[in-house]
Amino acid sequence: MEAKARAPGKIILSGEHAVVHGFTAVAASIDLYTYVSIRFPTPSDNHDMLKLQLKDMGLEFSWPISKIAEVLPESGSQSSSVPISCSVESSKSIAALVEEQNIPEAKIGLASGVSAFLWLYSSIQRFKPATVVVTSELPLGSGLGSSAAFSVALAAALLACTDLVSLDVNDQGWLSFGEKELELVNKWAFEGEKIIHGKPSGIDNTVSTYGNMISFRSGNLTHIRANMPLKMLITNTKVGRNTKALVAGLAERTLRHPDAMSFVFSAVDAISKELAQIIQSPTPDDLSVTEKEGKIEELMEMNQGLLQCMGVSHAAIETVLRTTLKYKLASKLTGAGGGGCVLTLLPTLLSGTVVEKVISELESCGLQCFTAGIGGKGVEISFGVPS
Ligand SMILES: Nc1ncnc2c1ncn2[C@@H]1O[C@H](COP(=O)(O)OP(=O)(O)O)[C@@H](O)[C@H]1O
Ligand SMILES: C[C@@](O)(CCOP(=O)(O)O)CC(=O)O
Ligand SMILES: [Mg+2]
Repeated sequence: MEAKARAPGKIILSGEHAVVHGFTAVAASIDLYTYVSIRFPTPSDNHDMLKLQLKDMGLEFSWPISKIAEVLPESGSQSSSVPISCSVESSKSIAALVEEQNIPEAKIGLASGVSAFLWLYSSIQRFKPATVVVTSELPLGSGLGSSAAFSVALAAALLACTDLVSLDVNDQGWLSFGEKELELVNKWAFEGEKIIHGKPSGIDNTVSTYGNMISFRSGNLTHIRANMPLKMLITNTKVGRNTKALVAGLAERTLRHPDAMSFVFSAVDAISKELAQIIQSPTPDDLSVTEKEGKIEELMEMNQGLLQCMGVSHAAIETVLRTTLKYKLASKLTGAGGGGCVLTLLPTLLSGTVVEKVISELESCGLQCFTAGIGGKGVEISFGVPS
């Protein structure tokens, strides 16, 4: 038997970074997924290892399970129904387990993902040999929440193999978790995000777990029911960056200028609340879709200006903003910034020819454009026979 989970990436429509400081943000899932499958060896497989295959990267890591039990004794003594944070002691042991795998220098960013894997695996499945395979449709480190999708899919697949989750293993296709189970997946995924992000707000793992569109503030989510179509062009600047470093840099800026930054964050909070209200308000009784789109564009531009104040924009992001503005289209960075992806609203009445022109101009600058379905389902699980 094999358990396979898939968890979606996300876009942040407004409020990234401010959400880390306790202000409102609005996010939606996208239909690009990270998949995690788990298979426990049969007696004939005859292995006592924990193996992690990162298929897209062509990397495989493995540890004797006895070694994990020896250096992470804490994991064996806790209950998988109560998510706990990785202690300083355990994070040192995990760092040593990761270091001995000699991750190639060019892919060293994966070390935090592998660390999150070791913590979640040993805490939930303890010291059982297994092979875990990961694949992803999301670009890593680009603002589309690959770290959260990884943590959510991992937590879901691991929990699906415990008696804490009661799904019918004979059911075919993708299955949804119950409310209590989703809550547990989300809490464990948050522990994974903490290892990758340092100080996450929790918005990314929450939207990846629950899907759809949410407004999020101080750990609390409110579901948003969109009353209008929303189409975004996503442009990947392909400039690499790391969320943990960007969040830490902004925390320092906030310490240097607490009063100024609190106004910036409050302004973002107001933008997110207005955005949520526009998206949910009835159409056409209230405003026409075109009027709503005009307001959303203005809010996106304002949010982008405030992200510039936070110091998380980048020359490549500015190139996208300038290019799309030539076609009277509004854009903002999404996720941590510093490179990564930019969102451009594609209004419903925009002609296909203009979309083609803007994409071709962006791509001629070496950027990569795509669209994705917004607001689909959150994490799901399937059971099957391994191929
Ligand atoms: N499929 C994956 N396999 C292993 N690690 C992953 C995977 N997806 C994400 N990660 C981890 O998350 C990191 C990227 O997270 P982050 O900097 O938050 O960017 P984002 O979440 O926007 O993609 C990667 O460097 C890696 O450590
Ligand atoms: C910057 C932040 O608001 C979003 C980060 O998203 P991503 O990792 O860049 O996909 C951080 C967070 O909310 O934890
Ligand atoms: Mg992330």
